[in-house]
Amino acid sequence: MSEVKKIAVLGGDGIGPEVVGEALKVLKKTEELFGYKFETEQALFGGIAIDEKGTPLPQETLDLCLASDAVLLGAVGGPKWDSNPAALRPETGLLGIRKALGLFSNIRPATVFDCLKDASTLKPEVLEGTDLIVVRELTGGIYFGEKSRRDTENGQEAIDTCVYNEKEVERIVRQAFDIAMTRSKRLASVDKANVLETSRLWREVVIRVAADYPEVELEHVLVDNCAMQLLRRPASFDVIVTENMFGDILSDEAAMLTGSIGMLSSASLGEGSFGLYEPVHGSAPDIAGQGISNPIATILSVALMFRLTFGYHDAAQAIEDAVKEVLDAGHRTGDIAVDKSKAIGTTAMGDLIIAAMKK
Ligand SMILES: NC(=O)c1ccc[n+]([C@@H]2O[C@H](COP(=O)([O-])OP(=O)(O)OC[C@H]3O[C@@H](n4cnc5c(N)ncnc54)[C@H](O)[C@@H]3O)[C@@H](O)[C@H]2O)c1
Ligand SMILES: CC(C)[C@H](C(=O)O)[C@@H](O)C(=O)O
Ligand SMILES: [Mg+2]
Repeated sequence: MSEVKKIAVLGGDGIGPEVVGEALKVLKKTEELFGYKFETEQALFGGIAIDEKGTPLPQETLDLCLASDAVLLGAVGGPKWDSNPAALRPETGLLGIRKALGLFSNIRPATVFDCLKDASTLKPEVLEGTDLIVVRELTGGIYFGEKSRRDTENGQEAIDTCVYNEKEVERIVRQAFDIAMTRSKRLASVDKANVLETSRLWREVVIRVAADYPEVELEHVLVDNCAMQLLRRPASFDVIVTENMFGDILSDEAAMLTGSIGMLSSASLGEGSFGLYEPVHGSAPDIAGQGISNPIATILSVALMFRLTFGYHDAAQAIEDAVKEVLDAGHRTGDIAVDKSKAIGTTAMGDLIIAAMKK
């Protein structure tokens, strides 16, 4: 009998609960096929928690996460709450949960499925062989620096501060080098060292840490150039490590190499095996409630949870193979369908994937 793994489930807002619902079916199917045991418990987070508890991250939600082995998150936010500054302040909401759980490392793989090349705006020959991971620093930088407003003769002035210390840079950079060692030993460190002091420090730390990884081929890429090179030579990247805001932007760009933001999974990790797993996309208010969202990003996030937190590589492989099988068979949600008239819905895609899962 395998030990029971406790998973905190935070559906959140918009399409969050829909895509998480499909991921829960995958957990159940994994129990049936592999005998692993999961205890899931749902809690309020995001806009729905503001509505019901007056805060996006109620203490009981945080306590549940802290008492769990992993967290499965859908997405949060939407027009109803985006005007409420408490929703996205570092000390609350999404940034608050990342900080409170010490999740400084955000791993966002962008794997191009061969059969989805037609869904990408890039030419198939440019995409050939693209399989990269963005390693994004998640609890520092401009997201968490001091913010303020003041009155000036030119009206209100707003200030965001970008701060990084060597420890914060070194721990994420080491993780990225470690990941590069398990893959093709190529690392691109992305910064804006021609302008930003935080980026100059970042680059110094990367160069220092690189001495411990002589086998890794390292390139430093300025973020604006990286945004362009991702479209010009995506296959030349393997692991990309970068600071919080650059990682946010570059990972959404990388999503389009795969065909859709609905394909991109993510793991947020700290020092131990505990992790929070969520799709890279948001709550997609424009399609919420229609049953047409793509659940694959969330389902692949469960596979990441199995690999990185539980070490259930067999079950992770079963999920990844099932997703590939279903896509190879031509099934598509609207975001990845070339012929939109043949698109299937969220539940149908989830059902096909669990039906394709095998031991
Ligand atoms: N981790 C998170 O919870 C998270 C991440 C990003 C944005 N957000 C929040 O989500 C809200 C909406 O943000 P946005 O519109 O900028 O980004 P978004 O990712 O929610 O949506 C961007 C576009 O991608 C589409 N899309 C996203 N996920 C999809 C899926 N699974 N299947 C099919 N199409 C999908 C949407 O329909 C939309 O057209 C905002 O409140 C934002 O702050 C939350
Ligand atoms: C919603 C927002 C705060 C969040 C971020 O910028 O980290 C999102 O875009 C993400 O990528 O998870
Ligand atoms: Mg983002």
